[in-house]
Amino acid sequence: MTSTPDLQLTGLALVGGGKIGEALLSGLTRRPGAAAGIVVVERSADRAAELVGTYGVRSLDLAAAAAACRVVLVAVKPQDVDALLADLAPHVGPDHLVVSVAAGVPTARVEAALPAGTPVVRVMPNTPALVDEGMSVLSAGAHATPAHLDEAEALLSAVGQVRRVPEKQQDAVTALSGSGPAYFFYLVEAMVDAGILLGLPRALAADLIVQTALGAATMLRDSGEHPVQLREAVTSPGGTTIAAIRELERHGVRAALIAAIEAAHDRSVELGRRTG
Ligand SMILES: NC(=O)C1=CN([C@@H]2O[C@H](COP(=O)(O)OP(=O)(O)OC[C@H]3O[C@@H](n4cnc5c(N)ncnc54)[C@H](OP(=O)(O)O)[C@@H]3O)[C@@H](O)[C@H]2O)C=CC1
Ligand SMILES: O=C(O)[C@@H]1CCC=N1
Repeated sequence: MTSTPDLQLTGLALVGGGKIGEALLSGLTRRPGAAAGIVVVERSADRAAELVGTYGVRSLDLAAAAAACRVVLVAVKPQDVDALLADLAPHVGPDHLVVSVAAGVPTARVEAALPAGTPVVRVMPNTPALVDEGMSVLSAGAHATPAHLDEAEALLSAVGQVRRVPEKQQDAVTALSGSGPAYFFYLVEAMVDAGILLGLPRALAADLIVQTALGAATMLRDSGEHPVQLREAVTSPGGTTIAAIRELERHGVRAALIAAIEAAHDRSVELGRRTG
């Protein structure tokens, strides 16, 4: 029987310490002793200093980080990926593992920019990694073995749930769980606004909606019931909820959500095309 290898804590280079980079860093450094094995590479010296100060990691330049670390996690914007890979290529090879979280960017594009045989794993994480409730979805590139996938899974499972999919599903995954937290935050904003319209203090409206979101998410996860059953249990005959549902249907909210997620998918595909 094979066991999932634990992350080699002496060797993770995070390239790009922005929003998702920090979410991952924050989760990973909660493991006792982990920070000592993590290096950040950031374009901005001020940002690097901030991450070093907050998380106790080290900051190095790209060449030194790739020399010190076997796993290189690329977390720069898709528009910056080609330039970054060109800089990274002289410093990595088949003994490294390159993990890319860049939306839309296929593993084939990453592999083509790196020395032949360099293992690449594509990952779509999300920002709830900040609170260890992330959803990360992995796909192997052409040179990534099951052991490389296990290694990437061990890394990401420190910050939440992990699933594996064929790479052709990654643009849809990006539209659902990668961008997904933003849709929920947007709904919460709108629902709090409704509370304000109805005369509630903002802080009270926010408390009511956040707890309601948490309760609903917990029921979705733990009850084993379909969302339709859960919604029907709230919808009393002749009551308040059905009055609201009728307005959601009248305004095409279901169709708007489907169209929004389809647009996110299409943008992921577009970002995946070579820009340079
Ligand atoms: N935000 C999210 O929820 C998620 C994002 N992603 C993916 O993660 C990647 C990063 O997204 P996000 O964190 O939102 O973006 P950010 O712009 O917040 O972070 C990217 C960081 O990388 C830095 N950077 C750019 N080029 C280099 C370089 N050559 N060397 C070192 N650092 C560099 C940027 O610096 P500067 O600011 O100077 O440009 C910035 O600090 C994207 O590819 C995105 O598709 C995936 C899942 C979820
Ligand atoms: O908005 C974006 O492009 C990134 C990818 C998924 C979430 N944020």
